[in-house]
Order: sequence, then C-alpha cells, then structure tokens
Amino acid sequence: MKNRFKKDLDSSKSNADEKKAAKDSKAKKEKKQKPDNKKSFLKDQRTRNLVGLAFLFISAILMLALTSHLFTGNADQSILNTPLSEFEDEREIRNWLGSFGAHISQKLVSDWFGIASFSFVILAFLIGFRILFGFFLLPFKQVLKYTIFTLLWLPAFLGYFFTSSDLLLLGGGVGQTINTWLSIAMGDVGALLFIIFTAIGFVAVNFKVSFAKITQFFGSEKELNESENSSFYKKEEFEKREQYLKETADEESDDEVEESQSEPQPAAIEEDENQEIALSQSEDEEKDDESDENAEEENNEPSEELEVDLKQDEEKAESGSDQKEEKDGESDEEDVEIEIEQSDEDEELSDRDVNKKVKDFGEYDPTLDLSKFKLPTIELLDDHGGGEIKINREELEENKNKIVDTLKNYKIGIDKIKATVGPTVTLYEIVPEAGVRISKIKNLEDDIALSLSALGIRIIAPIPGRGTIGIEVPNQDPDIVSMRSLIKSDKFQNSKYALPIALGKTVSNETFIADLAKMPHLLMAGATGQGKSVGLNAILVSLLYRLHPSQIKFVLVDPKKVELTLFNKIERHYLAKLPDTEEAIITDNSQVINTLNSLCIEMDKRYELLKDAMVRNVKEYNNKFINRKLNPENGHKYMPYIVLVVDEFADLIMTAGKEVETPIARLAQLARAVGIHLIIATQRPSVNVITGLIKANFPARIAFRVTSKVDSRTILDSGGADQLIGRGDMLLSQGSDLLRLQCGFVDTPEVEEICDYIGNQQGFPDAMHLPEYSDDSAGGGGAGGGGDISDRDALFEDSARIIVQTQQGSASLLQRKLKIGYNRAGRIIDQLEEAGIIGPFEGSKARQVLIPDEYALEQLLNSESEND
Ligand SMILES: Nc1ncnc2c1ncn2[C@@H]1O[C@H](COP(=O)(O)OP(=O)(O)OP(=O)(O)O)[C@@H](O)[C@H]1O
Repeated sequence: MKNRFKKDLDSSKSNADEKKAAKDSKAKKEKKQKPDNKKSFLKDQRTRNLVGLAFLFISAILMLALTSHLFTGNADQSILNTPLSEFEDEREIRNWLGSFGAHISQKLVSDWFGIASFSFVILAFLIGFRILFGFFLLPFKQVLKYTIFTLLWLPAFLGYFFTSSDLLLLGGGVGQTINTWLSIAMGDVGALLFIIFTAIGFVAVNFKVSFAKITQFFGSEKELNESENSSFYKKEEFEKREQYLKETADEESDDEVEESQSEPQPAAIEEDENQEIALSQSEDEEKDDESDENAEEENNEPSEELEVDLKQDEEKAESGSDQKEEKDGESDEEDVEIEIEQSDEDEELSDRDVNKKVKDFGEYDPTLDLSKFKLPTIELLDDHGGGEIKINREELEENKNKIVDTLKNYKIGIDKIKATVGPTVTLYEIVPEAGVRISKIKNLEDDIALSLSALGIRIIAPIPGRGTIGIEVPNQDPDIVSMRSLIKSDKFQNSKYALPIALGKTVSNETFIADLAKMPHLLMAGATGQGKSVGLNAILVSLLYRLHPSQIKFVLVDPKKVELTLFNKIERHYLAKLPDTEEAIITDNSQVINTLNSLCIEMDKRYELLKDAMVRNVKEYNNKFINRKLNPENGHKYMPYIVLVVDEFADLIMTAGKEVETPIARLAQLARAVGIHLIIATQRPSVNVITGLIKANFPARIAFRVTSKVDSRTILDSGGADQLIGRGDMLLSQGSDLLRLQCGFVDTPEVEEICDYIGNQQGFPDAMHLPEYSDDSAGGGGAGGGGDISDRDALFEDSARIIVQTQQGSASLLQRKLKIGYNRAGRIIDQLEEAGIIGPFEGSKARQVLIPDEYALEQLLNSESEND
C-alpha cells in the first residue's frame, strides 16, 4: 500500500517535472525569441540613427542651457524659486533656452554638480557620435571614470573656495553639501587637505606617477635631470596615449565582434576566426544544438532572394586592392550573398618583350657552347581561342541556387557563398551558418554531387587554411588554357626556378608554375585520352622555352613509339643517349634497362665530382665551375640537368619488371642532388605498376581523370581524380594538399614547329652521350659492380649455392631463403649473372641456371679467387 502510494507520488512528481520542463523550454524559447526581436530592433539602422541624433541634440541643448546658466542663472533662480503661480514670470526667464533651459540647468548646475555638469555635455556627445559613426572619439571607459571623479571632486573644490552667493553655483549643491560634511568632520583645514589629497591620489593612481622622479626634479641634479624629466613626462603621455589607442582599438574590435555576430553578412575572410570559434563551440554544444534544432530551423528562414554581387577584376585592378580582399555590402539579414571572384588575368609580357628576353639570353651565360642559339619564339605557339574567361551569370546563379537548395534539403544553412571562376571549373566557396558541422557536409558529399547532377563535382570540406567549404562545379563552356598564355606570363618569364614548368591554371585562373628541380620527380597518371601526353608536351615545351641546350638534356623513353618522336629533331641540341645507339628516343624496352643503368652510373660519377668540388648539389657545382674554381683538366665539366621522361611506364614494368623498377627507384632516391630528375607517366595506375617503392620516391604526382576511386587512391592517396572532367583537368599533389589545375594545351603542330625551330639551328655534333653500360655477363662497369669480386655481396656464395641446388634463378627465392630485402636480392642476382652463374633476364620466365651442380660451382668460385 505504502509502495503504491509512493509510486503514485513518484508518477505525479514526474508528470509535474515533465510539465515544468515543457514550460521551462517554452519560456526559454520565448525568451530566446524576444531578445532576438529586441536586438534586431536595436540594431536597425533607423533606430540607431534616431537614438544617435537624440544624444547629439541633448548634448547641444545642455551645452547652451548650461553655458547660459553661468550668466543668467542667478537672475533666473529668483524666478524659479518663487512658486509657479504666475505664468507671466516664465516669460522673463533669461536662459537662452527659455524655461526648459532654466529648469534643467538650475537642477544640474545650481542644485547638483555646478560647472562639473558640463561633463554631461561631453558624455552625451560621445555616446551620440558612437551610435552614429560606430566608434568613440575618446576612450569611453576612461572618460566615464574621469567624469565621475569630476562630478564629485570639482564641486567640492569649487564649493570650498567660492562661497559667495553669486558664485555658489560653480560648485553647485553637491559642492556645498560635501564641504559642509567635511568641515563638520575635520574642520576647514582638514577639508582642504582632504580635497587636495584626493586629487593627488586620483592623479597618482591613474597616471602611475613616480614620486621618486618628481623629487629628483626638485633635487640638486635639477638641471641634469631636467631633460630626463621632461622626457619622462613625455613618455608618460606617450604611454597614456598608447594605452588610449589600445583601449579604443579593443573597444572597437569588441564592438565589431558584437556586430559581426549579430549581423549575418560580415566579410568571410575577416570573420574566419569567429566562424571557427562558432564551429568549435557548436561541437561542444552538440547536444544542445540538436535539442534546439527545430527551434533554430524555425528561426532560420530560408533565403528568399539571393543577391549577386559581381566583382569584376577591372574594378579590382582600378582600386588596386588585393584580389582576395573581401568587400561587404549592406544587405538584408536574410540574404545569402554570392560573391563572384575572378582573379586578375596573370600579367603577360608583350611578344616583343618575350622575344627580347630570348635574344638577350645567349649573351647572359658565359659557359654557353652554342652562343648563337636562340630559344623558340612565342609566335610558334597558338592562342587556342584567346583564353579570356567568360562569366555566365545565369549559370552561376543557377548553380548557386542548386547548391543552396540542396544544402537546405539537408538542413544546412549558408551564411555566404563566393564563386571563383576558373577556366574549366568554378569554385563555390561556402561559409556555413554557425553551428553547422563540417563532417555533416562531408558525409553528404555524394548526395550533393548527385543533386547538382554534373560530372566533375568535387567537394573540399573544409578548404585547408580557409575554414570554408568548397564545391567545384565544371563550367558549361570551358576555356582552353593555351600554352602560349602560360609561357607569356610574367610569372613564367621571370621565375627564378631552376627548371620552371608551366603546368596550367588554377581554379582561380592563376598561372601555376612549378619547379621540377624541387619536386624533384614527377609521377603522372590518367586514363587514356585525358590529357597525359599533352601534359608531358607542356612540361617539355616549358623547359625548351627557358633553358639553353647546354643547361638541360632529355632522356626520352617512349614505348608507344609515336608520342615523343617529334622531339627527334632536337636530338643534337637537347637529347642524351647511350653511345652507339641510332635513335635518341628510346622505344625498345631492353634499351631502357641499359639507359637507366647508365643514368645510375652517370649519377655516381656526378656524385664523385661533387665530392671533389666539395659542394652539395649541382647548382653549387655549376656556380663554382662558371666562376672557374674547378679545373676541367681534373675531369670537371659543366653539368646540365638531365630529365628522364618515361611514357607508358606500365608497359615497361610489365615487360621488364624489377629490372626497371630498381634503377628507377635508385635514381629517384638519390639523383636529385646531381640534377637528374624523372617524369614518369602511366595510363594504368594500378598498384603493381605504381608500387610502394616508386610511390615513396615520387612525392609530386599529377592525376588526370581516372576511371575509379581506387585508381585515384593509388596515385594521390585520396579520391578526387575520378571526379575530374578530363581534357587536361588535373590534380596536383605535392605532399599533403591537392591542387586542381587546368593543364596548358599545346597541340602537336605547335610542338612540331618548336622542334623545327630548334632543330634548324646549329647544334652540338651529337646528342649528349651517357656513360657506357654493358649488359653482357663478362661483367665490368655494371651498375651492380659485380665484376669485381671484392665488391660482391657477403651472401654471394651462399646465394650461388642455393641457386645451383634448386636450379632456379629467381630473386624471390633468395629473398625467402636468406631473409633479405628485394634490393639486395636483385643486386646479388645481377652479380650472379655477371659471374656467369645464371643467364640474362628473360621477361616473366625465371633465369636459366648455367652451372649444373655444386661441384662445378665450387670449381668456378675457387678459380675466381685464385685469379683475383
Ligand atoms: N589541357 C588540355 N586542354 C584542352 N584539351 C585537352 C587538354 N589536354 C588534352 N586535351 C584533349 O584531349 C585529347 C587527348 O589528350 P591526350 O592525347 O594528351 O590524352 P592521353 O591521356 O595522352 O591519351 P593516351 O594515353 O591515349 O595517349 C587531346 O587530343 C585534346 O583534344
């Protein structure tokens, strides 16, 4: 029974609790809405104007009334003090502001604060000014402090000295009262002392006066210290002013923050910090947010009308302002504003300037062997349609509306949208409303892309370093970025990079130039027909437009036999090849292995030279050589950069496997310092082509469009390349961040013309010769160095026995049995081949073992050691 009663009691209690909670939340909601209305009323510009003007008016009225009171106060007082019976008397009031002026100044001056009442004039003026113009003329807190002190102290001070009835009004009623109290409490002298000391105390506390310095001022070193003291006072003043300025700034920024928080359309970039704060807070208050979500949704009325604030670059150029600078316009609170940003066209030099630079080039470098060589002229490149970005407002509006609607469907409010128009895609940068979690948008990536129903949408949430969310939408009418515009750009022409490559234009239509020397190697991948070959040509053309034949050499590998053949014409100028080979462009896979190993030898040789010259890289080496600090008779020579370009790397890996991978990895690991750089392109970005070993050594990667997310991950370690639109649309990854670029377009006839232009000039007698590399088992000079017994691996003999015992010439067998890494096993295999124990590489088949049994092997090893 008791229990039942308790239960009833509990349930009624819980019901009561629920009701109370509901009531509370209702009250809260009402409360929440009320201040909002109040706030918006107070923030309304019209209200502010009205209130501000009212304060200025009060200030002016007071000023007149109080000033007048100083002259007319005593006369008016007698009239005011007589009972208000005779209305006629009112007319005789002499205050400039009549009865109102007389009454108010009588109260303020005579009855209360005396002439200290003028403080109210200043206060009212400062407040009015602040409301109208948005900032305080003087630091308000300080003024308030001084005003309060003045209102109390000045009447006391004046009241003490001016006691005649005529001048009584100077101290006012407050002055009289304070003086009466003080003289009762401590006598007249005590009152005076008190008044003086309160003044000194106030000054000492507020201005941090150093009494020690004041005594010095009156001391024996008076003259000496005079200058110091005066500077001290100046310094104090200076500090004070500085403090004022600081506080003013603080107050202003406080106000700005207040305003920016209440008004929903502040500048995106300036507000980033606030935005971030809001986001992080929203995460903390996750639960609250969720529970209040419905209420908020009601408040967040969807935008009805969206304003397009188109800011063309001409305007920016005229105003000379930074293109990224935000400009705010006043707009209604509910509007989501779209701001279109189109970056300035990169500055281009005139054709004549470009060609003059080219002409001057020959005389610039004293080491040039071909002093008459002229770099290709700009006319050889085509314009491909002008490269002017066309802004289609309708398209922008349409896309913006789609984005806003789509996000609205997922209850994501937007504060601001900014559109940056690029050559092929437009970046819509979104500032979500405070409290929206970025993860929410990120999770909706696919749904948003689907709703926008366009190919090539990429969502970047958040844009690194910006705190905004980017949605890249392809333009309906994309522009071709001509190689001509890139080469002509000031950025390219005046870049200080050792190996500048003009890759294309960014989403904000800026020319993007990279330094291959810093990359230091480049991996390019993309499905067929997406612009890989054009990309390779663009890189080669960039280098041809900047470097003299003595400064750079290309080693071109083209298994497809058609892509790079055009460059045959520049063989004697720019290409490097193995001695005794006919063609400089390598199309045969077995030649590739020799060339790669030859490059390894060249690398080792260059390291030797660097060591000799006591420098760390090719740049320092060449500088030293140019300054004649290195003697050519000791084998020193000017080192041109060597760029190895491999098209269709997948094909190479398929046929030659590890034999290609190992020297490539070795070059990639070590060759940067000696000026050898690799560019590797592949159609098939699968993991057995772009292996971990390759990937680890190619931090810079370019992905054209690929067919699957997996491929994109293989190249870039993240998705995105599958969402590109093709035709030169690419992502560049350098380390962690991804950059979307539109690759420069150079057509085959243009490349042909450039090659003709170069080829028709006087060249070197032959292509540059790479070190000789012999592949035959007689050994000597190989990359592995297996010819020399003392250079052999410690496990060489054990490996030979395993191979002969099992009659299998495979590196993986050695890896397993000897528990060694692939590289070491590969090296041992090379040494075994050179020692004549196993046969040459035969593609996918295991190598043939040339020694039939262990007995024959021991004989071979013994004879070798005897000969050594
Ligand atoms: N940057 C670009 N701007 C405009 N169009 C481009 C660009 N790059 C490529 N294209 C277009 O795409 C076509 C294919 O390009 P490209 O030959 O470079 O593809 P690919 O990836 O090398 O193909 P494959 O692997 O089959 O050789 C070009 O003929 C051209 O029309």
